[in-house]
Amino acid sequence: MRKPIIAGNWKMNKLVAEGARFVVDIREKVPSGDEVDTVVCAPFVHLPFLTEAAREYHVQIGAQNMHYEESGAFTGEVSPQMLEDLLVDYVIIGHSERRQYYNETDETVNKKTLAAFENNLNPIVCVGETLEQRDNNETMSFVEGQVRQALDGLTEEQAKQVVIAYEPIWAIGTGRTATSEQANEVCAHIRKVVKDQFGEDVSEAVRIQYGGSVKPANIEELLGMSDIDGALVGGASLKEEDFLKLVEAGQNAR
Ligand SMILES: O=C(CO)COP(=O)(O)O
Repeated sequence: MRKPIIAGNWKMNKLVAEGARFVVDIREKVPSGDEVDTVVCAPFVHLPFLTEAAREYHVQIGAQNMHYEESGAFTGEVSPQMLEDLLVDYVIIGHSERRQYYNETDETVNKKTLAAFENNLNPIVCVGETLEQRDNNETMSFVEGQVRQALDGLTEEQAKQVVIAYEPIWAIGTGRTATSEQANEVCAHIRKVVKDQFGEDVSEAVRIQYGGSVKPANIEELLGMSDIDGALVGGASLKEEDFLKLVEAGQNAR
């Protein structure tokens, strides 16, 4: 049985004091990590305090991006080693906003995914199609290509541990959620791609999240689907009350 994973992606929101208050307020209310993985992915400047505040609690802390090199002349970048040094648990890789605005490619996504494992970070690898691709019936082939390239070169153990987030771009921040059937159909296809690439053991273990306008009102139905193991949540992860409801839905999902 795959453990549900609920991850908030704050994107470029919250000042440090606001982020700190959020985690301090929720940390005692978050259920045991045996039942559900609860992750807060915050901007870099929050990470030193948040990893400290979350220690001894069941909140895990994630970054939203990183470079794939360990160090060097890359002005403005943050390395996997730096995240590991802060005891960060997760890192989002290849979010569609980074692919769209910051030249993230399937190649850099692959390098970052490999680098995450070299530095004891759990990657959350994002994939998903545009509305145009969906309308042209290219969703399955496009997402398949993204998954294959992202996971290329991983060992079976690493592939089991990776989290894949299926986030259709047209459903992000638009209030327009994919129906649970639409979301599940693509998540099931992703699992099949992973099976072709790594075998059934891996595909049955790998966790696949849905992301795109997830909120307390729709999460239960999404988590009830056969191939959706969690959610990557933007807007609704910014409010403590809503985020805790999402985590509770995760706790009750299996
Ligand atoms: O991009 C997302 C999470 O990474 C989804 O954002 P929203 O939940 O705001 O649609």
